[in-house]
Amino acid sequence: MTSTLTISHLTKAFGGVKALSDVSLSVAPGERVALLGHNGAGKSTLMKVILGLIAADGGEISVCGAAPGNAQARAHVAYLPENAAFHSALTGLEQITYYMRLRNEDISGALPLLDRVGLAHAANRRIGTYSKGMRQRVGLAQALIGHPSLLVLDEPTSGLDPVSRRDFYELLDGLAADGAAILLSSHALTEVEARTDRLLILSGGRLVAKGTLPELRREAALPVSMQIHAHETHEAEIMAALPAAVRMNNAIHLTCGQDEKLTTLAQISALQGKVADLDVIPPSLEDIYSHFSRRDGQ
Ligand SMILES: Nc1ncnc2c1ncn2[C@@H]1O[C@H](COP(=O)(O)OP(=O)(O)OP(=O)(O)O)[C@@H](O)[C@H]1O
Repeated sequence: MTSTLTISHLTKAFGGVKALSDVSLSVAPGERVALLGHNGAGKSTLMKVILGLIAADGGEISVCGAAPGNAQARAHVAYLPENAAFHSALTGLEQITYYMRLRNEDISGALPLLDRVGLAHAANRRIGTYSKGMRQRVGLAQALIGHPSLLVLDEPTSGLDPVSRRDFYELLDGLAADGAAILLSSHALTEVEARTDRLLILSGGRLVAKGTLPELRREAALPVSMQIHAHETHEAEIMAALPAAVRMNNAIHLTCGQDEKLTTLAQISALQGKVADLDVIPPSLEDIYSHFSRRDGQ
């Protein structure tokens, strides 16, 4: 499938600071891709280059088949900044109507658009009275004008409560199902783990990891933790059979490499009857993220 966004060997420096170094990635129609990275990793710079707000120093970039920032690309790309600012004296409906006029869209679509982001009930209230979550929805409604093929969202859920976050991702799921490509930056790892298809990790301007969570998990090859609960009288026997095990918080803990997982499980299975319960705890996205970021010296 032709990608909506294709970036090859992108570089960008500000004076002596290399904000992006040799970054290559693509986002396909219907894909939800999360862009992760520490503060200063280069996420905003990458977004600004995609939007055509700043020019890259080198590399190639295709946005919906066009150069970033040209009329064709702009017609197909939507952007939601982290802190979208609106005129506080306008109502939600007035603000969206105004943006639709600017884009030569039929303004009768303004109310349905606000309805789509769950704001129809507040359409005639001033934005100054909206909560942060409601303002973020106005931002999303603004981004959806003109059925964009690519959505670039800068930390779209920061400051939203858990229910608003869930609603927001449900909306994104619907857009992706309709074929929109979505690139969103976030510091909320658990949330992107559950709600996106692929992860990109930027560190010091370089793309240090890209793939699905299982792919990154395999590549990182981090140790697996196991927690064993012994039947009352058998704890000592289990500890003796598993020399690497330690006792912590009323349970027996064991850590092993990915390649030793099956052997270790076989050892535990051999203790059947003595083991009351077993939990296998894979490395979390936080562990994986730290692994790739640290590997890059961040
Ligand atoms: N206009 C600029 N002039 C000089 N340096 C800049 C400029 N814009 C970004 N930088 C530098 O480029 C690097 C990448 O910054 P960028 O804003 O892209 O990071 P980020 O990943 O978006 O960070 P955050 O999570 O804090 O938003 C940083 O070292 C930053 O200081």
